[in-house]
Amino acid sequence: MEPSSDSAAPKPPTPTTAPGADNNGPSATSPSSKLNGSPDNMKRKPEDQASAAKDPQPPSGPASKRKRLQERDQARKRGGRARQDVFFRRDRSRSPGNGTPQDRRSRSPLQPRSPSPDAPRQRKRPGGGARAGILKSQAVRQREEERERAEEMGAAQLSRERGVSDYVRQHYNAVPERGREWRKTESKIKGLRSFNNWVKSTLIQKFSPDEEFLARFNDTKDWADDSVGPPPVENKPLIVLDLGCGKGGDLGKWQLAPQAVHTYVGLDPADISIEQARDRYGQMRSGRGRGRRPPQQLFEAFFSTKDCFGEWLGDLRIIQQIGIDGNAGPGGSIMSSRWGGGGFDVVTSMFAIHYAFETEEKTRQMLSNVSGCLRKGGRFIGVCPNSDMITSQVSAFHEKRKEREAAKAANLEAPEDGEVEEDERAEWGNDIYRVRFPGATPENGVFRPPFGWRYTYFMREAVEEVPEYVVPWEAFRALTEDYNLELQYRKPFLDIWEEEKNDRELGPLSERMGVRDRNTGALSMTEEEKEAASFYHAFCFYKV
Ligand SMILES: C[S@@+](CC[C@H](N)C(=O)[O-])C[C@H]1O[C@@H](n2cnc3c(N)ncnc32)[C@H](O)[C@@H]1O
Repeated sequence: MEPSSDSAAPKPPTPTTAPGADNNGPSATSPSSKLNGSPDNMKRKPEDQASAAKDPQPPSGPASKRKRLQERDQARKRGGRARQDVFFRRDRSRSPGNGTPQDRRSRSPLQPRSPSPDAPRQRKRPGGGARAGILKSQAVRQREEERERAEEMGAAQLSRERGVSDYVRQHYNAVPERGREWRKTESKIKGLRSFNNWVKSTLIQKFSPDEEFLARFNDTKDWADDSVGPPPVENKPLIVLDLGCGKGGDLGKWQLAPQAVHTYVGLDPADISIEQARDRYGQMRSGRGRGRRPPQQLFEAFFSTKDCFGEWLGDLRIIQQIGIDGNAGPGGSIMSSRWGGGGFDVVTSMFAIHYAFETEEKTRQMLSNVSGCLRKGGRFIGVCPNSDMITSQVSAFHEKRKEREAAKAANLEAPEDGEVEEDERAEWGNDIYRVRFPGATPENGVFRPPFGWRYTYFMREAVEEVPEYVVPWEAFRALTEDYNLELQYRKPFLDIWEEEKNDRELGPLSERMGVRDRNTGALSMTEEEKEAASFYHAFCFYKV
């Protein structure tokens, strides 16, 4: 987890419009009217939620080249069938969490064993046939009992999983929103908060722009100059999906993205956090937030309560409208991998994907959601605990444990009366953060199979012993290949600092965000905060 705060405030915008956010998105005027470029140049245009609720049709805006080609191809194949078919086809899912309520309904209870009084009397037939019948019915009963036992065990597992998810949701709902001023001045971990935010901004700055934008601006970096405003290429703004958006702490960072954002969709299972994210967006909209672009250029935002790792996202209207490919993942169709499926340019998940690693099913569901939502060439960016760090801590713990045991054995020390041998568990940390494994851990620190390795995480002021799961990096990377996601970048937090601190834009940004001491140029973090920061790494995958 991560303690969050706002990013730097380059220029407060002038309030010119004041539409608030409604339940599922802004009640503002048409999204396209807020853009720099002509609305006709828009690649995709999600409908506004209210009208979408009335009208189940696919988005009516101009389709992307990819989508147009896909539709043309479909139309050719079917002799010009309606476009709606294409839309619904794309929305189909093979995902494990996509069962309809009917699919998930438990099977009907067993038939009563004794026949009803109305049933015709069965003839008694002693001998082979009857015995075979009895044996058969015993076998059937046994199979049914086995099935019932399996169902019960499945239900118990489900309830354990639900227990953890509910706990996590309640925890994040209960974290107070203390305001920017407090986070910047009073917080005991303000250095770490600012640093984490700078890393997230760095990822957004480096990897959110698309190839075309980078090709045009890579050499000049004109876009980074606050005074000149957004460049003309913004007639192709980004569509962004944030999985585990929390209280909307990254909205300001997205407003500062080099390539403007057109639509931001924030999802999180914590309903109170989602309310707070909506409020935050409402403040930005009314001009009380901060950002390089004035509020009339603020992106459209939609927020929804959603478990993004346990459930398929294709049942959310806004996701359907922007585009999700139900065929992404292992065995997906050639068409799907060719045209890339989804409608989002960027999927981001900051400090959240470790919750998916509870089970393989959830991890795969998360990856189907990510890959299904991304267009070809889209980016999946995020930060999470670094399993290399966990591996080295766990193996160091076992080394020390073995040394102690060897010393004990050498001294032939028998436990004294009343002395209890402690069941040792791996744990480490300092005053501001702590990781504790409640169960046994692998001696070499290599987590196999890669799912379900639970630990609890404590972070001062932010997280109270919340259950999280190890994300064994190599296993994760191997799995992403099944979903057409190709690793482009992976770096531990402190290495990102070393690499980017003198960058023309990211260096000064770190000063504005209070990450670097303006006089000495050193990181404004205590040693303990640095240690806590080193628990994380950042990544970027491309959808290929
Ligand atoms: C440490 S917070 C990070 C919030 C935000 N991304 C940020 O960086 O400030 C972790 C977030 O993950 C969310 N989360 C936990 N389980 C999730 C799930 N199954 N799907 C989506 N988000 C989840 C939590 O509710 C919480 O908001």
